Amino acid sequence: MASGGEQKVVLITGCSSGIGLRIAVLLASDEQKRYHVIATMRDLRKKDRLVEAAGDTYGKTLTLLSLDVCSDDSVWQCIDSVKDRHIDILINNAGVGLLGPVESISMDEMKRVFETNFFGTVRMIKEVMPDMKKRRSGHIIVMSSVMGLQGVIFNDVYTASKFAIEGFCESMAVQLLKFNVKLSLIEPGPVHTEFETKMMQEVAKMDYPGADADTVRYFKDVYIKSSIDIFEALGQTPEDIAKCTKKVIESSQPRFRNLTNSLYTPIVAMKYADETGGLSVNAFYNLLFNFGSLMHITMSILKCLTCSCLRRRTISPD
Ligand SMILES: NC(=O)C1=CN([C@@H]2O[C@H](COP(=O)(O)OP(=O)(O)OC[C@H]3O[C@@H](n4cnc5c(N)ncnc54)[C@H](OP(=O)(O)O)[C@@H]3O)[C@@H](O)[C@H]2O)C=CC1
Ligand SMILES: CC1=C(/C=C/C(C)=C/C=C/C(C)=C/C=O)C(C)(C)CCC1
Repeated sequence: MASGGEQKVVLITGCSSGIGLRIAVLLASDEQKRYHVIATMRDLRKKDRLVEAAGDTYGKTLTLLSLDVCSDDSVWQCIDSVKDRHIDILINNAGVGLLGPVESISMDEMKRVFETNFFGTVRMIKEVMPDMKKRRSGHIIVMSSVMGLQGVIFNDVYTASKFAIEGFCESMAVQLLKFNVKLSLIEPGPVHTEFETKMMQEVAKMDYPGADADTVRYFKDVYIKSSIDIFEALGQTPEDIAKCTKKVIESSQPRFRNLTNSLYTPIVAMKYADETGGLSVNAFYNLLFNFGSLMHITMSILKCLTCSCLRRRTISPD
């Protein structure tokens, strides 16, 4: 146990893989043992990877519970099984991606994305926040995305779900400040996790019914190609995002917004520099359709432009 202070109870959603798994392991292995991590996942049969990565911490500073963010019963049962329902830090990480031309995506698939990314997070906050408000303490972390700030072609519905949660949190943060409860958004760019693998597998097996040949070509030959380049050039690791998240938790004055990838500082600046939206839409169009074949070089230039000065505006893992 940490000396001089109580261990903080941290509950994390979506710990079967990727960012959630890494945050759980990083916090549970804190040298000063400042955290008791309740790592949750919707299907406990997927626990092996986490248990292995957790090593000695499993059963000590890390425990495992089942939680599906899309189910009222599951969320209620999980939170109710926590001692005194006391959670100091809630990390809303569970999320799903969705990629492709809107014409070929069913309404049910779109709703599943909102059910998980938006309503799932809202359900968690609704269950945990009242106790935090009563105690006048707590920190809610939400794994948003750069796509919560800027739309990206062919990610229309995923982007919308992250915009929705950004709007929700922007509104909540003001009320929560009155109750001394902190709320922070983490906004990663591309991260190498199963999120990327799952989407690429989907792309390989889909033939996109309902979308015309030109759209499918722009999606597969232009967007997917650029996206692979971007992941290669700028992709962060789940460990990077876990370190950024730990920094936010441990900050005495945590920021509300926390971009983890400096490439997005100019992208976000562009959005606010021109309130008509023309600058962003045209820049994205040109990047993709006019300089797409030069994406490798474009990314190198952007990497260079986003060194040092702009990097200070993001949260770095180191
Ligand atoms: N990877 C990236 O490039 C980026 C990811 N993000 C965000 O980071 C978060 C984590 O994603 P990442 O680690 O990359 O992806 P992964 O696919 O590796 O992890 C997603 C996790 O969410 C879980 N999950 C999905 N649906 C539910 C549900 N209904 N209830 C509980 N858990 C659920 C998955 O569980 P299961 O194994 O059961 O499916 C899995 O554990 C997401 O919110 C994502 O939007 C943000 C920016 C970039
Ligand atoms: C195509 C394209 C882009 C693609 C960005 C990608 C592919 C971002 C992926 C982000 C992820 C996976 C977020 C998850 O939440 C840029 C850089 C905006 C520039 C214009 C062209």
